[in-house]
Amino acid sequence: METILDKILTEKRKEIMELHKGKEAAQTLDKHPKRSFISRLEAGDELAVIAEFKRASPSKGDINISQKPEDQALFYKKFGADVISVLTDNTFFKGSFSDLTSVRETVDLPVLCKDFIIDEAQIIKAKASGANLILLIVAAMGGGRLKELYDFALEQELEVLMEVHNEEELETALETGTKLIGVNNRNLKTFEVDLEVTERLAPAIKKAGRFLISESGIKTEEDVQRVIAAGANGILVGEAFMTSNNLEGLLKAMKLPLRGAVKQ
Ligand SMILES: O=C(O)c1ccccc1NCC(=O)[C@H](O)[C@H](O)COP(=O)(O)O
Repeated sequence: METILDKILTEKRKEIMELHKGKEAAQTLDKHPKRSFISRLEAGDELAVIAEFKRASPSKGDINISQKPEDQALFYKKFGADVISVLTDNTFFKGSFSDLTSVRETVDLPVLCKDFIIDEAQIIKAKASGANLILLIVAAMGGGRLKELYDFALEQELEVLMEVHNEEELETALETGTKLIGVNNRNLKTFEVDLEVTERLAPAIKKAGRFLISESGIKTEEDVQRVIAAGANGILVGEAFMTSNNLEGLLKAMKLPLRGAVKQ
């Protein structure tokens, strides 16, 4: 049966054909200076928070359709976020690359391009739009291609958050040498969310000396305590921040010290 990830990737292949026709992205490659998330993680004794601008999603439909990216970015910066993630996919998430550029031009935090990247042209587009980091999803491609795109991103001076959901994907991710592993608690095939995925994969990530970002389904301070106890260095939160009527209270409550947790 065709999964949502299959459907998204089919759409991405069409977008990539269009990107290959354009030249605009490549010309602006060097426009943006580097903002490093990895340096923040290396220095930090506090959990790093990646706050996501997420209008809609396949699992939830519309989440917060009226919010402007620049307003949300200012709130995220003011309330202590370390990175802002922007969903740039339009078909399934109602996002855009201009959302990413707006965020990049509004605040001085590193910006993550959250998309379904399977081609160099998308990486060039992300960089040209102002991204400092990109997401690479292991489930979206084979190991060889993943390594090619990882190396290409580093050549463009982009940092890479490599996303996994199970042990096999984690093994593939570790082989690329990536410093940042995102454990997605959401199964992209069934939409089931379970923080136990972070707990299960954390020991191997810590043993390999990589930074662990727990992604998806994190809504409360208790959820954050749970992933810190597992060894997370950071969290990625979308829906809970986009729908909160007390964003300041929620984000600040999630900025917990790493305490006894092993940092790396
Ligand atoms: O969110 C979805 O429904 C989704 C479906 C299919 C592929 C990816 C999807 N989400 C992307 C993400 O990884 C999340 O936006 C991100 O981790 C934040 O999750 P949450 O805090 O649960 O909004």
